[in-house]
Formats: sequence, structure tokens, C-alpha cells
Amino acid sequence: MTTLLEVSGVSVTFDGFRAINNLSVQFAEAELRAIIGPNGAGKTTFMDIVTGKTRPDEGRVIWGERNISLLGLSESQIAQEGIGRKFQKPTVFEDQTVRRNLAMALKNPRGPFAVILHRKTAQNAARIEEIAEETGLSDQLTRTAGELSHGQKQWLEIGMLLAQDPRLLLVDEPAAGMTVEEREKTTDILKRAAETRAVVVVEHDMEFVRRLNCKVTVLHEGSVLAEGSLDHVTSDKTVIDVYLGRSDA
Ligand SMILES: Nc1ncnc2c1ncn2[C@@H]1O[C@H](COP(=O)(O)OP(=O)(O)OP(=O)(O)O)[C@@H](O)[C@H]1O
Repeated sequence: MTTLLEVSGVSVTFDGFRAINNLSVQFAEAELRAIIGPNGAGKTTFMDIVTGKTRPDEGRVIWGERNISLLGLSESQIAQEGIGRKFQKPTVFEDQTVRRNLAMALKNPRGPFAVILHRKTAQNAARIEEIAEETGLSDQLTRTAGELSHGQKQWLEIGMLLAQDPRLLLVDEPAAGMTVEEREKTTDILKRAAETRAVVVVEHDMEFVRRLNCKVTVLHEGSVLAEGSLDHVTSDKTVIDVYLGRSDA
């Protein structure tokens, strides 16, 4: 499997506190990965480093077949490289329709010729239908986003990120605030998205992680504590000691 993202020996210190401690982790081109770990383990900081929001004190973050260092790129350059991030709170345009939200998110180089634009419009319409189908929103395209349920808003935002065609999608706690049914649908959406790109999901909900049925990376004190199937990591003594035995697990 080709490596898409390689984080190696990365450390970050905030006011003398080492939030990320010699972290090394890799992601393959098309894979679904869950990142779990107790509060303060460094999950958010890890995503901040990959997206360029936080700069590490040391280490390397290498991207793609050209082995680009992401540390030399700005946040917007990293996004343009194909790294999308979904924050916990959905940020859709509430007063616009689902179709319009998706249309605005589409990655479109602007061409000067009307004929190209015309062809583009037809392609865009087809792509919007496709994304709506992938995110279970085909019947919602004409509704305004503000009318959607919390789960549907989250799917719309995932759809808006897919419209950008990212090679890596980082998703922060997608199951939070969702009904059981919505969670199940969300797992299907993420699994499907991961067939053609890397999808990395930070999640506290173990049932949700179990349903993702993917490789799991356990972070603790800013380093990888264990990695493998959920069954493998949850039977690891060190994981049980530091994480699963805790009341917040
Ligand atoms: N900007 C900052 N300044 C100071 N300390 C920070 C900063 N950002 C994070 N930290 C600290 O770094 C540690 C790791 O935080 P991080 O948010 O990455 O953990 P997490 O695994 O995402 O936790 P949670 O599951 O609670 O979201 C925490 O102890 C946090 O207080």
C-alpha cells in the first residue's frame, strides 16, 4: 500500500507541556482509520499539525508521492494539496438549499469561455447528484440547509468536503449528538468515502468505532500507544490501563 501521509518524530510543546511527544504515524492512500485516546491525548493537536494550524517544534510531516513537507506550507496550501477537515460543529450555509451548498463547495477552476462553463455546469449538476447520493441527501436537495436535522447537516458538510475531492479527509467526532440511526448512516458514508481516499476519524464513541470496522490508532500523552484492529487494541494491557479503565473512556 502506498503511503499518503507520514508523520515522523513530531513533538509540540505548549507552555512547557509536551502535547505531542515524538509522534510517528502513517496513513495509506485509500484507508479508513479511527484515532482514539483519552481526553488530552493529543488528537486535536495532531489534526492541527497536519492541517498547518499548529507548527511542531520538531519532526517531519511528509505528504504524497512527491514527498512534500507539509511543514513548509500554509493552511490554505495544505487544503489545496487535498487535505480536508471536518470540525465537530457543522458549518453549512443555513439559508441556502442543499444543492446550492454543494454547488458552492465544488472545486471549479474558472474558465473564460462560455462553452466550457456550459459543459462545466452539466458536469457540476451530475457531481452534485452523485455526492447527494453518497451522503444520503438525494431527497433533500431542494430543502434549505437550516431545515435539515443535525445528522443531515453533518452529512451535508461531509458532502461539501467531498465536493473538494480531498485525498485525505480528517473528521472530528462525527457521531456526537447523533441518533443511533444517524450514526449507522454516518458509518456507511465514511466507509464509502474511504474507498477512494484516506479518511481519518477522531472519535470517542467506541460503538461507532466498532462499526467503522477499521484500523485503530490509540494516542496517549501525544504518542501512539497501540495500533491495529479495535479488538487488538482494546485487549492491549497498556491501553486498558491508561484509557479503557478510565471513567471518561
Ligand atoms: N494552544 C494550546 N495551549 C496550551 N495547551 C494546549 C493547547 N492546545 C492543546 N493543549 C493541551 O495539549 C493537550 C492535548 O490536547 P488535545 O486537544 O490535542 O487533546 P485531545 O486528545 O484532542 O483531547 P479531547 O479528547 O479532550 O478533545 C491537552 O493537555 C491540552 O490542554
